[in-house]
Amino acid sequence: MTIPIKQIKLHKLEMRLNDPFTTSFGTFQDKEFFITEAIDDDGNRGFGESVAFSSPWYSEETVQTSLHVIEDFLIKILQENEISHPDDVSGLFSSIRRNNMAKAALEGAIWDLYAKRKKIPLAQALGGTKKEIDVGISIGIQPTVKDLLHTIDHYVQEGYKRIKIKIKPDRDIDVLREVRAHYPDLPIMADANSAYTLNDMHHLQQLDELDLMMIEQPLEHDDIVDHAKLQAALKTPICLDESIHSLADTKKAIQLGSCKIINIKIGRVGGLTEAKRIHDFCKEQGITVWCGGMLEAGVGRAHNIALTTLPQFILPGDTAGSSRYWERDIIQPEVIVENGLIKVPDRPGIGYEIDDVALEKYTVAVKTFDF
Ligand SMILES: O=C(O)CCC(=O)c1ccccc1C(=O)O
Ligand SMILES: [Mg+2]
Repeated sequence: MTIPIKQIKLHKLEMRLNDPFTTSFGTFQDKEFFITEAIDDDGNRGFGESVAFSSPWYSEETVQTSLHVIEDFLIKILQENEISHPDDVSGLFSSIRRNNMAKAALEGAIWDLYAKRKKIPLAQALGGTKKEIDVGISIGIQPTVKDLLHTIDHYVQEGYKRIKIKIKPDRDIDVLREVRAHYPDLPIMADANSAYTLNDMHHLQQLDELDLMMIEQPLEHDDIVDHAKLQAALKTPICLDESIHSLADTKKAIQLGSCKIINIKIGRVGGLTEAKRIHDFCKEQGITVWCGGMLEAGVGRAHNIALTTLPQFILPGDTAGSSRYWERDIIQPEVIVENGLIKVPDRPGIGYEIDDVALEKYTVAVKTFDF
């Protein structure tokens, strides 16, 4: 049976994070992005979220490029083809190179619509079984170590059981040493967002004394060769984020020994179907995965929760609660973390209602495409 899409809407939103978020490449607080909405003949509404940022610091995609690709290419493909299952979408989109975040934003709305039409939770539609998921929190680079310890303390009090700390050259080993001294047993990991090169190998080997769960994306955003050399010289597992855009990349990285862990982000890999394929392959190979984050609003967060119910998502993800990011999220209820756990919603689709008043409040433009 085909999914009778009647209309697609692109809602452009502007939201402000409660606190600025600093990575090795800069500070960020204002977020512009799209919520995608796919509406069927019966009036069911499926929602997706575009995770591209305003500028191309994390990957080459931006809000503007994803809008261009969605409007001028991807929607046409959906208008011209029948879709009987959301897994069809990535195949149809394969004639367009990369632009994975644009693809994922549309595919996500179709996955939600599909699950709502079937009256099953998105998690179940994906094959997930967990009723609750473990989550951690990603903490940006803080002005001082004192601020960092204070921030960690706050989130440990809130129940988060795994802490990710952003690092960059000159704000790395010493900082992590102090954190480790204060929290001898806390599961801690570090994310460098590509701030190092292989010339830093000896420096990075000092990580091994800190008992970290992993070091995420230490080297270039597009590298898997140098990462293999670094991994051979490190006891600390390397986790790849920026370098992995597909199942094909995953296979190559694992074959080369570039990493021991993969951070799966739905947007970075072009959608839930590809994310699921990467998950399935890693499960076969015994490679641990976890679900990364892109400072999403509620819709993207709900998609991450659904994906994380798959069994190989062994380690806690970066999907923190709504209140960590937003004064008011765009879903009801908001995502709540208790004791480091999120209860997976059991209602159809993403399992959270869109808070239309909040959506309206943050919306700066809407574009509509009829089918
Ligand atoms: O809390 C989140 O959503 C994840 C935060 C995070 O680490 C991150 C946020 C924006 C872009 C890249 C990254 C990353 O994982 O590298
Ligand atoms: Mg990362």
